[in-house]
Amino acid sequence: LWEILSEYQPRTVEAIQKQIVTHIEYTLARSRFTIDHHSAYMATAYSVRDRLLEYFNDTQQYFNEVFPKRVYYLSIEYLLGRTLANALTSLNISGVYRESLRELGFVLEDLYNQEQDAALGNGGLGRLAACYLDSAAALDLPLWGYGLRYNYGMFTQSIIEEKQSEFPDFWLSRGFPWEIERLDVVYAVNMYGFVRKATPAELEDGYKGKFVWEPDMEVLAVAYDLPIPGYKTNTTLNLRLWQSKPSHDFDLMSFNRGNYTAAIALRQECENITSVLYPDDSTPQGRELRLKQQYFFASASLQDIVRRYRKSGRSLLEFGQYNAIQINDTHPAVAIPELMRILLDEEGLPWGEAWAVCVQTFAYTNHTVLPEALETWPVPVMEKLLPRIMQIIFDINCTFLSCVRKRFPGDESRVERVSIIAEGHTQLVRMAHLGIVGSHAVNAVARLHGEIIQDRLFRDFYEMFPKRFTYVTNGVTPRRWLLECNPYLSHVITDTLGSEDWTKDIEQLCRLKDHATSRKLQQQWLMAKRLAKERLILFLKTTQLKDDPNPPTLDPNAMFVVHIKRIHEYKRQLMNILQVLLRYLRLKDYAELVTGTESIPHVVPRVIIFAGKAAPAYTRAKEIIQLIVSAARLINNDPVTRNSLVVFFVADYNVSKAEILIPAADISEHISTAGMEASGTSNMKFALNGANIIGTYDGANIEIAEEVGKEKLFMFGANAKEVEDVRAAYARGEAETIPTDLDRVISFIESGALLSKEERARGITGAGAYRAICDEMRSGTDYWLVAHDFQSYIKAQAQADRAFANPKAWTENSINLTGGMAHFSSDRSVKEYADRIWKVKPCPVPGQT
Ligand SMILES: CCc1ccc([C@H](C)CC(=O)N[C@@H]2O[C@H](CO)[C@@H](O)[C@H](O)[C@H]2O)cc1
Repeated sequence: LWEILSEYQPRTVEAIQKQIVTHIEYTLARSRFTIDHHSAYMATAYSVRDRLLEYFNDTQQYFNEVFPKRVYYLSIEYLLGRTLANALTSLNISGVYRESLRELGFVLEDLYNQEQDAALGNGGLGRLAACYLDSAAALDLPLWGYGLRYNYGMFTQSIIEEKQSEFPDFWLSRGFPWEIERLDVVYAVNMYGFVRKATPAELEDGYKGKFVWEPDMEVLAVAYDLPIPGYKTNTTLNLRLWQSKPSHDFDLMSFNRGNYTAAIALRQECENITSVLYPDDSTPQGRELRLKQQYFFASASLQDIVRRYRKSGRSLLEFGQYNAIQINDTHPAVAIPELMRILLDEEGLPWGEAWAVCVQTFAYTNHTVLPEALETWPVPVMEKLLPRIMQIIFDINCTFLSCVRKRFPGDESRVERVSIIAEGHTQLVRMAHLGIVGSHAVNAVARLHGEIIQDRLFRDFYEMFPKRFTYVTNGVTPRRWLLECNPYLSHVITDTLGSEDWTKDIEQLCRLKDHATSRKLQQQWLMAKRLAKERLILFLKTTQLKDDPNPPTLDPNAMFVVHIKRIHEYKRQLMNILQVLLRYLRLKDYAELVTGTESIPHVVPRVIIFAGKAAPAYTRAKEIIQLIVSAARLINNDPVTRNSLVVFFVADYNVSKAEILIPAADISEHISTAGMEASGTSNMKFALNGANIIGTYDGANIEIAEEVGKEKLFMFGANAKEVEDVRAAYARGEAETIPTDLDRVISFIESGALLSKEERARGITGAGAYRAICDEMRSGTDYWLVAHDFQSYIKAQAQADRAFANPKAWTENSINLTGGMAHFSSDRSVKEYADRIWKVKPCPVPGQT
């Protein structure tokens, strides 16, 4: 078998050029003489895909032969970004492709920019899933991802009249060359209808279950496969995304009944299921379509997994020994009753055995402690859409509660607290409780998060199943988030460490610390940071500033301070922009003292960059964006301060923009109210690129501080325990007087200083759109503790200023930061999942690399 491997495509310039031109002519059907950048990108992508497919087919072939225990990662989001650069790096053929294209008259980097981001996710959760696929492949783990092929990904954000506007993300409009449409991999998914007992006749002719679900609607799930290349290994894994299609025979019937509109409507309803990604990353909209999406991909994925397993001829009672299924937050939790349905109704397993298989198979990761983000579904909604599933959930809950009552006799309030069904006017299904009860492992994504889950959020469950609870601290892939996005720094690291081994064995990075005081390395390091800053400046000039008649000066010597993540009150972008306004007011004060000077002496010039999307229905988050944009407009146009302070809100933040912003940062902001950010992952990406952190004792910031030494970072603010105490005091009505600095800034906003010409023309005065924000700040009991942490935050910012004024010490610190980040590689995280939760071993595919 392996002999055939030899016919892998040669990696020569000629072979590659031939391939590209072949795809131009035969795949894109364009003449080789009119190649524009986009078709050059498409042809190059197809030629790279061909090479991925060689490894892809051999990997799947090998897994079928060896039949190792497999892992299936179920996530409703994958924030993949662009693929070309990553694929070339993983196959280790960027160089020969760059050469091949140069001779054809193209610059590889220009083709990178032709690719649309695959933005099939909102933020942290979706990007983590993408990093974990990359690491699983690099570690040769037999893992597949399952998700949804949305027609429209994360909305495109534009700032119009200083406000966020959302536009559909037509990411497939110019084709997506990386996917393989699998018209031969199709499953029917039931919806609506009713459940009845199986008739003796049905049992006669072999129906195995007691119950039969008569659905009203049958949706087809069609598979689209995305090869996931492993870095410098033969393993190429698969991300299988499902697209919904109407099933033909259904329409025919209603067509034949002459009820065309109904038939069309039904078709539409089917296609709609995978049309768009829900853009919320905290508050679920509770839409039925969202539940349809969750059940649709859970059912298609489980049918596919069970079919593959059954082909091995092994007993279903051993299913959990050969399959580990990770549920990425509660969104795929309906997979638990769905596997029960398949095992009970289609395979005829007794309840007890079926349930044992489920618990052995499933593991659930929680990503947030925000109460509003914990999904619940009204029982009537679940009952109408998924009658058989709702039945099974009731049965699961019944069995579970009888265990609870046995264990804690008479403790009915505990029973009420842990029940999967929340009683009340409308009964609700608590998806997190279902996830915990149906899994053998429940993990948090950072240590503090783990403590909060055990002590507070799921305390009752922890007392029942202590062994199930654990944490696996998040990680990020060093391929995309250092090697690919920061070639400048990567060269310096490789040069200093003497080889590229660090890209595969990240522990090597810590050897950088031995060189942190070397002048040579410090100069190279500074130069690399400068190149990344100039790349960002060029990007801003050619996008954000291109039509600005009088753009602010972007000085690469300034401190680049970056705050990029979803806009949310707990992430406290508000506290940052209020601090920026204070900095502005102080600069104005100072300027008055030293009039007549070009730039204000002894002030560390800052370029402050914000970016992030707000969920469309999240009004306060949108107000915060408007506040940032209006403050930037005022500050950037003030001749007195514009050389010392420049503020940007970079629109339409996504993975590709992060790849430009992160390498250019000198310092990054991770200032969430302690106890609110489960982990954070951009904090890891910044520190990996030598950017410092101003942060609170929250999420993974705490573990980063332990790894690199907290004195190297700028930590401030109340810790999680103190936050609880302060909130308790607020609840007792003990408001605090807000710091004078904050009062000054709020007064400044209330003076109408930020109002735009248009707002003034519309007769808006005073705080205008920021009235509510100002009132909340003045309350002295703001829930996110902006007023409480403001002083220590300002102090930390001042410390950063002082530190930055000493480039030698700052650069040494930066080198030690990168050198201390090995632990936060997603390779380490995924290895922990494999060893402690999935219990799977690497299954490297033999043959040539
Ligand atoms: C139902 C609406 C919804 C959608 C997404 C989510 C996600 C869980 C939100 C999310 O992305 N959480 C982030 O997950 C990251 C990866 O673990 C963490 O690093 C972040 O701290 C966490 O906010 C919650 C609720």
